[in-house]
Amino acid sequence: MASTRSVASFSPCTRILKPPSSSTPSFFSPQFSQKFLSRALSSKGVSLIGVNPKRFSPKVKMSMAETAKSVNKKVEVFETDELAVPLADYVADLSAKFIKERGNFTVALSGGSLIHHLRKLVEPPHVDTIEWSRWHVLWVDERVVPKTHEDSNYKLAYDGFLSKVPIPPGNVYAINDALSAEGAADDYETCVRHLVKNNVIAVSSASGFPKFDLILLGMGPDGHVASLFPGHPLIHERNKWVAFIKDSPKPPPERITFTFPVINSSAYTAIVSTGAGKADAVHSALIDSDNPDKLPVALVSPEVELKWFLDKGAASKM
Ligand SMILES: O=C(O)[C@H](O)[C@@H](O)[C@H](O)[C@H](O)COP(=O)(O)O
Repeated sequence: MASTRSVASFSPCTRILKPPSSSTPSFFSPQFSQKFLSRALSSKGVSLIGVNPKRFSPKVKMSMAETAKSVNKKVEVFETDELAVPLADYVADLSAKFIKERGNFTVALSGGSLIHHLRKLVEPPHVDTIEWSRWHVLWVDERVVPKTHEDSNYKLAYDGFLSKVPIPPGNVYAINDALSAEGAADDYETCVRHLVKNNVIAVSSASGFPKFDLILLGMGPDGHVASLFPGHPLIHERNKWVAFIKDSPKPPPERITFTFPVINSSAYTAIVSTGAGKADAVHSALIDSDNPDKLPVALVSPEVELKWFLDKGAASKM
């Protein structure tokens, strides 16, 4: 394994702390029908890959072209309990690819159930084979609470993932939880700018915004991603890299979030969503996304590939 790149000298981001342990989310797995998938696929000109429509496989793969931007969009549906394995494989493959190409791997995490779905990364074979020393971890969004608070996305990720893998503490960029929402957003943007300046995070030649190797998103039942909520003016932010919100409809109200220009400059993005409570938003995003203002997830458009990891419940209305 290669030596660790030290960023301690230039990163203004808060150093890693060890919060107490937290609990993990729970899940459910309602019924799913191949019929719905087929209907969705035909209505959007999407084709099933390697699947006999008469014999439904829980691991259905489909892909579709996006018109506005040539993003490779893929959707895979799994049994709820099985999704973590292909997700870990996906992350590990991208880690190897970017470490080979660029020497490091920049990942931005969301909160919520995503961290539970990443659980296979901390088990063999991935825990032993990934070059963790080359990882740089940031947050797509964070709640403005102390890092020891149960609502902290940092704490969630630390307890469930980061404390179990040998990523150098200096490569984990938490928000400064001593600041106000405004201050934390500015501080975090400064952190990202330093990482760009020092070639840790790449820059999109298309947009000029930071280009993460991989952004991992969850999605709310209302179609929000990061802390970008339906109908909120922050959806239209075009200049800031990191913004603050004080009226989040999902508690807690004060958060910071990457803006869409940053989210959409990512090379690869995975949206991980499970449960029937997400089915309407998934249907709208993939089948009927005429009003993306009301459905932020429909605006997600990375530069190389958008991959949806769904369970049968989340895919049940397609
Ligand atoms: O901090 C947050 O609240 C998250 O970043 C948020 O965007 C989350 O990813 C979605 O709400 C999905 O959460 P679930 O997967 O738990 O439904």
